[in-house]
Amino acid sequence: MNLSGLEHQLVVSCQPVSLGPMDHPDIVVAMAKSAELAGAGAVRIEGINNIRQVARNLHIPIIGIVKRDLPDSPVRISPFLQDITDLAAAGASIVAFDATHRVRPVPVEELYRRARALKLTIMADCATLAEGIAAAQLGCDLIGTTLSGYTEETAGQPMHRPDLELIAALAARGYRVMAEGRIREPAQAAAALEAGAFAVTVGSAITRVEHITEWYLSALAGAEKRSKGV
Ligand SMILES: CC(=O)N[C@H](C=O)[C@@H](O)[C@H](O)[C@H](O)COP(=O)(O)O
Repeated sequence: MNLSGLEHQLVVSCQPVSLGPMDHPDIVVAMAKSAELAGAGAVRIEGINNIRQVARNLHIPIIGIVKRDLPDSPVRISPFLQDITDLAAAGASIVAFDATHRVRPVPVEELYRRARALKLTIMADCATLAEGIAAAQLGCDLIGTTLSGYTEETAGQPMHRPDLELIAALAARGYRVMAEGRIREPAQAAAALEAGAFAVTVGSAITRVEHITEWYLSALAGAEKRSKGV
């Protein structure tokens, strides 16, 4: 896939809260279609059936992932070779997989080879600079900051703003960086581009009603506490 069309674009991740009231393919398609009509350059979709339905209804590229909860590894995003094959068959032109240096069922190199064999564009979901460098050296097309803040090594960071330092450090090496994760406001998406990101992915702040509602509730609770002087 020619990635030039994705440069400086907004990617909307349409992943409802798992098992929540919006976790239904029709709703994922509606969210994705709305994002497309509003000007998104691509969508990020989880789950084979969701991807199949979205591919039937949209014209923009799909970044496909499968999420799994494994008993013996913290890796969740597209951990198996079969996931890569299934994502391609379902209609994803870009596949993303966890490229962190954690215990995993299948080495990153093997996932990469499978995706290459299937002529997919490859996005590596990383948490650190070292992981991003390794993924870029392997040949991954897009280096995502997706997992910064979500691994043991990167835990404890503020979760309401993106890891601009990581974005800038990866971009400075000349990689195509997908700024993803913890972007809560339009100004933060703009700051990610200014830090050198190739494109920006936003999920929760656009498509997870539960999370957005919680953010507002906690802001209101904070205001109430302050007004009572506690
Ligand atoms: C850590 C992890 O599993 N991230 C997932 C990856 O697909 C999604 O749950 C996120 O919503 C996505 O990365 C977008 O990030 P944010 O929702 O912060 O805009």
